[in-house]
Amino acid sequence: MEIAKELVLTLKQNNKSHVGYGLQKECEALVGHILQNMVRSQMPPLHGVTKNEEDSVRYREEGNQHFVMGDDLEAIECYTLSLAYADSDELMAYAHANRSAALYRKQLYKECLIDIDAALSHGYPKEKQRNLKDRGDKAITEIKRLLQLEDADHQRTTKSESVERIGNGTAIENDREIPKKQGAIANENYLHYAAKIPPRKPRYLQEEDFSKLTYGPSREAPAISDGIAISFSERYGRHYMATREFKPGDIVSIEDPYAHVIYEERYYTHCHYCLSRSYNLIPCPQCPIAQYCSENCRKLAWETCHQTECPILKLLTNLLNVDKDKIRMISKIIRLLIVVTENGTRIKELQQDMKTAESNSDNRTAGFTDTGILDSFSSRSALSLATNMTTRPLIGISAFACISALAVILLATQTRFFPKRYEIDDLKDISEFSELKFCASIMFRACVIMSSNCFSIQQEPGIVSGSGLYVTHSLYNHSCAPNTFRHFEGLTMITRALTPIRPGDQIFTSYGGVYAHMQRSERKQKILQDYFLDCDCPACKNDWPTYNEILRDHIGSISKNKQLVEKLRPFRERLLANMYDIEAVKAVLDILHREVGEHPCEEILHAEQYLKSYYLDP
Ligand SMILES: C[S@@+](CC[C@H](N)C(=O)[O-])C[C@H]1O[C@@H](n2cnc3c(N)ncnc32)[C@H](O)[C@@H]1O
Repeated sequence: MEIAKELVLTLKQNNKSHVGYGLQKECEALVGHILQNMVRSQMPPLHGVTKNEEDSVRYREEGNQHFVMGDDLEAIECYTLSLAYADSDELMAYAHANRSAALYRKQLYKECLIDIDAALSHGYPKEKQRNLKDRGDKAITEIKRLLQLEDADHQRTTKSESVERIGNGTAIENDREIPKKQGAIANENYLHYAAKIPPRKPRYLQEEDFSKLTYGPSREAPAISDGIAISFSERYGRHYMATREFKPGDIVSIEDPYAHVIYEERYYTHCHYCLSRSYNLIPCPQCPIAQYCSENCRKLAWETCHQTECPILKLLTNLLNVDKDKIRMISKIIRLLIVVTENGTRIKELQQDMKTAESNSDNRTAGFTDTGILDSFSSRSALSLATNMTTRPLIGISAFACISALAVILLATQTRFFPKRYEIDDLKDISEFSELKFCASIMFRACVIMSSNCFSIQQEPGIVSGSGLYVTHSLYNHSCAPNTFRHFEGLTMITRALTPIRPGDQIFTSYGGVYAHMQRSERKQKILQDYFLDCDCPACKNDWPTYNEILRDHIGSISKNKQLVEKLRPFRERLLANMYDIEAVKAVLDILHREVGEHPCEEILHAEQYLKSYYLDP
């Protein structure tokens, strides 16, 4: 233990750079030492969870109880679990059939039809099919009724078209049947009717090109606007400065995750690949853990990551003496390792690239590619993010080193990630396995990077479904009174100006403690604990009141400022005529900020809330 402590201290002392690069040798020494101790000690027995009849039946019965009580959502989740654990066609057919009943009652007719089709495809017993088909007929009737209602609405405004569009813009002609699935029963073309219900589209997507960066993409970092520059200072580290003006609502950055994972509490409600809410989840054929919203997501997940993760996820669920946070971290770092090494196929190239990256001592451009870009999808850029190595407590660093050593042992002994699948006894002298040591050090770096940089992914209001590493977004610094806010379109994170931003302003996001919703002491403690940052934003320095206090005492209210009220009147009238006139809200915010300045203000808070909820709760 003393040696490990010394290695951690050396790591911290040698850390001259603000970012991760420059410490590869020290990281490998620390993780190599822990790895060596781990492989020589007695590893706990590993028992993976597997599909089995007993659990599948138990979850189905639990689902039935919820169904009887009228708890449809709980029933749907239990039937999804029953399907996940099912180890035969028969059990799968039952799980799909029962889920279709809860879906029907929840008025999710499209999902109901998909499940009926799946139950039949899995050979749902002939003698029980009558009920299922009756339900299918009723769901089709409901869909037809809904489509007629929509059609009537549509005809009122436009002449009806012969082609209808579904979610992603693909068109199906009204009278042409979708080719029948093999084995489906004649006349019950359930999938045809299911496809007629288009996915719900957020309001803002119907009105604007949501993917347009204001001023177009920056040359140095294509995911941010050209009105922003990357800066570096001792006080702020890397951060973003505005070089041009932004108005409230303008898009300042837009990016897909470099790597992302689902949270365990969403395993049976959300797709493990795209993280969207789904009532029709289908399981990985190998494990009871991973569920997908479609065949496409299941296939992509398998090809990109799940074939490696599958045996490990089975074990993690049963790992004794390892708490939930650590298990979550293990799944995150394994995912990052899979992405940076392209599933183990680029380990040598990555080793070489790390050497090139380490030779750049400039903090501002650390992690830039050879073409001079901070790239959302480059391993070099991803591994350059802030580590907070000097400010982290020793115990946290040691814990991360242990997690990384354990993760690499699991990869080496349970998967085909490395060219050879090892027995633990093969690894007794770890110095012979430089690839393992290197991968463990990358996962150690992933721990420190991910704990300081990951964003929660929230596709629906109030529901966090997973966590993602967004390389370019990771350069935003924190403020409890940020001048931007973010929302998600699928996995894509979009950051917009919340206030007017002027050239020379630093652009901030909130890491989770916004002044209006959390008392100063509480949020300061949270930000210090998670990000080693003693926040000194205006809201912290001046102890701004919270939302409730501002509303109760009308703090900063402009209601007595007759001139300003008069100036805002036309926008008020526009909003009374159309509550979704978001351009009016943006104009109000712009005017209020310019007139009121940097103070808490009741009307600003209202307008900001309005703007955010337009995008967050579409
Ligand atoms: C997601 S990174 C932000 C980018 C970071 N500044 C960099 O150099 O890469 C988070 C870390 O940045 C630093 N940071 C964030 N907000 C800050 C602020 N307002 N002032 C100073 N440092 C800040 C803290 O070390 C925090 O843990």
